[in-house]
Amino acid sequence: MGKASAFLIDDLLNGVQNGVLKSKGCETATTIRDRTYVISGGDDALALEVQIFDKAANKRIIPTVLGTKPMPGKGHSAIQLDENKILILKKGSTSDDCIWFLEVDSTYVREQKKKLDTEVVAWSKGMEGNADMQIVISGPSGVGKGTLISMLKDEFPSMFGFSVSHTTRAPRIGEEDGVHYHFTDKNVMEQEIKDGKFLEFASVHGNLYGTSIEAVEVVADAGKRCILDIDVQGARSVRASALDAIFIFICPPSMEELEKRLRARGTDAEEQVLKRLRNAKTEIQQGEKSDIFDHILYNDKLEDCYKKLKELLGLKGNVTTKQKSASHGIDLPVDHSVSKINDKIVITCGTPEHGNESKNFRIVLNVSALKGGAPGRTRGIEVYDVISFSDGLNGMKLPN
Ligand SMILES: Nc1ncnc2c1ncn2[C@@H]1O[C@H](COP(=O)(O)OP(=O)(O)OP(=O)(O)O)[C@@H](O)[C@H]1O
Ligand SMILES: Nc1nc2c(ncn2[C@@H]2O[C@H](COP(=O)(O)O)[C@@H](O)[C@H]2O)c(=O)[nH]1
Repeated sequence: MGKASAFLIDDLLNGVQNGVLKSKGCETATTIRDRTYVISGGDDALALEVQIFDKAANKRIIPTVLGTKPMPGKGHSAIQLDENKILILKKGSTSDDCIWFLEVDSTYVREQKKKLDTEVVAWSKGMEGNADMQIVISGPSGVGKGTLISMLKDEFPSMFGFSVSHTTRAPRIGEEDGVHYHFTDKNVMEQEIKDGKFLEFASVHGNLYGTSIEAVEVVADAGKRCILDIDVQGARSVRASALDAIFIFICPPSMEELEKRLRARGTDAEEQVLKRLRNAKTEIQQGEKSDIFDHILYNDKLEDCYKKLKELLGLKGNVTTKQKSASHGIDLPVDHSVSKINDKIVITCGTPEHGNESKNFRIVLNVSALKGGAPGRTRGIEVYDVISFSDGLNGMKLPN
């Protein structure tokens, strides 16, 4: 809930720089510098489409659209947030699917333009609040990463979630699609990698493995810290990405013990066991020497290693699960207009002149501390409770 304010909404409305942009049917046009971004569709079954009109070049451009597109709703409103992105508010959508960003010139978009040698825009879903630091756990096959992660999830079910990776390897007995992995074909996964859906990917022990951006985001959306169980190559890629994470490498007490564990697990054919043991030597060298990892843990006695892992994650002693502040969400009516006032977005709902007063209210979004962005979520939005103006506009205050 936003606190009472230091300034008046009417003073601010008089000074709006970007103007109020009302949605026109199911099409909006937002001009940033020489370019007008026309976003259309979003009603019935149509996904939102983007076209660019470049005034300087006098041409229409159909860009490559990256990121997950918003699902159809009942239309949308759009307003320029800054030089790099447009804020989209979906009408008649669920409260957790209402705020979206179209990045038109962010760092990610510029990188992708260079890489793909084409015009690019990228969608990112807006989320209230921030995500906690994620956890990357790496180490050779059979060292006990999965065992340690299961222990954490069992002891702290509301605190930790697991990123479900994609892999081209065949499922083992007892492994479920969508639970242990998303089992997929090589050509499908390669196309999804090209489409920018993966945070990282690597060829590991002869198969393709990868963490999709969505796999991490769904865990963060649920208010949990996401644990990624990935190999050293993947950890290196995540280190170079924007994901805020703690990196932990798990080492076996000896190669003999590692071999014993791999064989005792009984999940891999002899050829795979030998391949995993060969790869383990390089992985351990890289893990111990590289600057990827913040911590190295030796998994000799399982209980000792688990205790140390908990200490690293700040779970020593009595842990009280952090109570997440309740998310307000927005239930946006079809009839609304949007204004930007400094770093606040004011959504005016209803028709104050003619309408039923009880329907008239404003929702305020604070967008001063946005984090993340395409190809993942844009977090850090604060939604202030509905401000009713049935008693007149004068004196209405915006939250600080
Ligand atoms: N400290 C330990 N002492 C003895 N056995 C262990 C220990 N930690 C794990 N194990 C056993 O070793 C085997 C391999 O563990 P686990 O499957 O967790 O490894 P992993 O690192 O996740 O492997 P992969 O990378 O192939 O998924 C399992 O049978 C597990 O029960
Ligand atoms: N780079 C990535 N590595 C991954 C991912 N998911 C799992 N892994 C690593 O692969 C090996 C083998 O796993 P297994 O299930 O076949 O035994 C293991 O060491 C994992 O850490 C991923 O998404 N990216």
